[in-house]
This record gives sequence, structure tokens and C-alpha cells, in this order.
Amino acid sequence: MTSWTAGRPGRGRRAGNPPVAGLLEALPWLEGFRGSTVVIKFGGNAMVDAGLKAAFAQDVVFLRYAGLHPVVVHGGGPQINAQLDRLGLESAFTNGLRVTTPETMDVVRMVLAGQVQRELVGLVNEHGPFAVGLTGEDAGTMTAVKRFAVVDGEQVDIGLVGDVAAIDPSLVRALLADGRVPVVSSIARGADGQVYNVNADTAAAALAGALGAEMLMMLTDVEGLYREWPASDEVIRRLTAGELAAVIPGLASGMLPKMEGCLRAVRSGVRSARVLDGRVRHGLLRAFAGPVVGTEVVPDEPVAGPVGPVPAGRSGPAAAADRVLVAAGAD
Ligand SMILES: Nc1ncnc2c1ncn2[C@@H]1O[C@H](COP(=O)(O)OP(=O)(O)O)[C@@H](O)[C@H]1O
Ligand SMILES: CC(=O)N[C@@H](CCC(=O)OP(=O)(O)O)C(=O)O
Repeated sequence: MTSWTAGRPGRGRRAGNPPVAGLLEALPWLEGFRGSTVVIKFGGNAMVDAGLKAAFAQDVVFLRYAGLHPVVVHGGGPQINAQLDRLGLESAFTNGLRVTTPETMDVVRMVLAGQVQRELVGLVNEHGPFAVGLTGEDAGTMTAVKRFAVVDGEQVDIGLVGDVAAIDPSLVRALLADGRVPVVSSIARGADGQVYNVNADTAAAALAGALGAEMLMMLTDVEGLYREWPASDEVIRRLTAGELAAVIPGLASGMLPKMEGCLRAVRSGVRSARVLDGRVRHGLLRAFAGPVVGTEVVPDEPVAGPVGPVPAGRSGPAAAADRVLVAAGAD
């Protein structure tokens, strides 16, 4: 059993100095979000260093202890590129989707399920036996259908790339009910028996919709959706689904599947889909405190009732969470 005086070795928790004020300040937030499912997409580009990955794992565990049901869907694009490079294979993308030959698919599966997912499961489980890794293939969680890229109005064959045709959320729900944190790799089998490479943004959005998640958080390597990328770094703070649908045809590269994912999520009942800067340490926890950081996509018609109490400013739960983490020796 953990006690404040015992602390954890090397974590710097001080005897007789429990972070009571921070915990109390977090109370309204904990009450408001209790029981909410939040799908968190952790992009490969946001996994830039070991410290950030460890902080991400802490944030996920914090949310779990706070009574939320976090579900992690991870990316790994740059990690796949690096492995393909080591093997002397080419990385090619069309509209932000990897052109996936059977040889590439083997590497995608190996890197996502065997490397990135394992690492995140290990980092979360440093804090307790929470994370369970799975891919869309497990228990038929995700069924894929071949996806074509569309270039100048024409369908382009990009190989073994899948879209999500169906989700069976029962395994993920059972894990959540058991207090676990599912960590999902975006690989799925089609009804044709073929294994497909699903973009992780697409997978996260489809899963969020099928789970009836309250929120979808996409952590990436930019502050949000830039209005005129790459010419300017002015972030669009808030978009309705209709406004986003109008912007999507003009989007390029990695932002295209991400914003399509946000649209898909809010159109399937998710109240808020956000793109956040995953390079900010504890950015996930900070995102629970207003004002909105990054870009938020909301349904055209406001959904009744609040999405948890989101207090404004630095006195909110993110600050409280910071203090808890600092008190626990995290920076
Ligand atoms: N309008 C835009 N606003 C912000 N980033 C954009 C935009 N259009 C394209 N991008 C690119 O999308 C990238 C994020 O997508 P991606 O590389 O797939 O990240 P992740 O691995 O997190 O999914 C950014 O680094 C940026 O280069
Ligand atoms: C079809 C497709 O593009 N699949 C992606 C899956 C990983 C992913 O989406 O990773 P990020 O979130 O880090 O970009 C890929 O092969 O790179």
C-alpha cells in the first residue's frame, strides 16, 4: 500500500508534505469527469523523447486514478520510417497515408504492435498494472476495408491501407470496466482476411465514436491546426463540424487524416475532438483546464450539459495536477 511518507524510491516525495491543497483543488474536476471515456491519440511525432513519453504515461495514469476511462491509440509513423530506412525500404505517402506494400505491412505491424505499443504499455505499467496492449485484430475489435487515396478526384490504389469498416467495442469496454487502460495499435483485419494498415488518427476517431467517448484528444507535433500552413502558425482555436468540413479539402499531409478523424468523431457523437501539442510536457493534463489549448472541433449543434467542469486559468485542475506530479518528483 502506498503511503505519503513511504513515497516511491527515487521519486523525491517528501515525508510529511502531502500535496493536499493540490488534491483538493482538483476535486471538482475529478467529480465532473468521473466515468467519462476519453480516447487519446498519441502521435509518433509527439513521442520525441523519453521524458515526454514518460510524462504522457503519468498523465494517462493520473486520469485513470481520477476516475476517467482513458483509452490510448498510438501512432508510430516516424518509427516505421526509421525501420523501413534501416531495411533499405522506401517510405511513401499519398494524402498523409502510407503506401503499404505487403513487405511494408510486415514492418508496420512489427513496429506498431511489437515496439511502440510495448514501450507505452511498459511506461504506463510503471505506475500499476493498468495498461493492456491490443491491436484492432484482437477479438475483432476493428474490421478494416481497403482504403483508396483520392488525388484530383481520382481513386489511387495505395496498397494495404485500411479504413475502419466496423468496431466491436466489447473487449475495450471489458478492459475499462476492469480498470485497465487499453493501448491500441491501428492494425485491423478485413472481412477478406487481409491485414490492413489503418492510420492511427482514423482508428482513434472510429474507436471514440463506437465507445461513445466524451472526448478525443490527438497529441501531435504542432500546436493545433494552422490556418495557413506552412505560411503562418496562427492556430484555429475552435471549429464546428460544418466549418471543418469546408476546410478539409484544402488540407495537406498528416493534418488531413487527423482533421478527418476529428470530423468523424464529432459526427458520431463525441462532444469535443482536440488537436494538441504533444511536445508540451504534461500537455494532456493541461488540456483539461480552460482556456482551450490547440484546436477544438465541436458538433454543429451544441450537446446539452457540460463536458466536465473545465475551470479557466492556472488555478484549475491542470495546475493541481502539476503540483501532484511535482510533489511526486516529476518535472
Ligand atoms: N494546416 C496544418 N496545420 C498544422 N500542421 C499541418 C497542417 N498541414 C499539414 N501539417 C503537418 O501535419 C503534421 C502532423 O501530422 P503527422 O505528421 O501525421 O503527425 P502525427 O504523427 O502526430 O500523427 C505537422 O507536423 C505538419 O507538418
Ligand atoms: C495508413 C497509414 O498511414 N498508417 C500509419 C500508421 C501509423 C500512424 O498513423 O502513425 P502517426 O500517427 O504517428 O502518423 C503509418 O503507416 O504511418
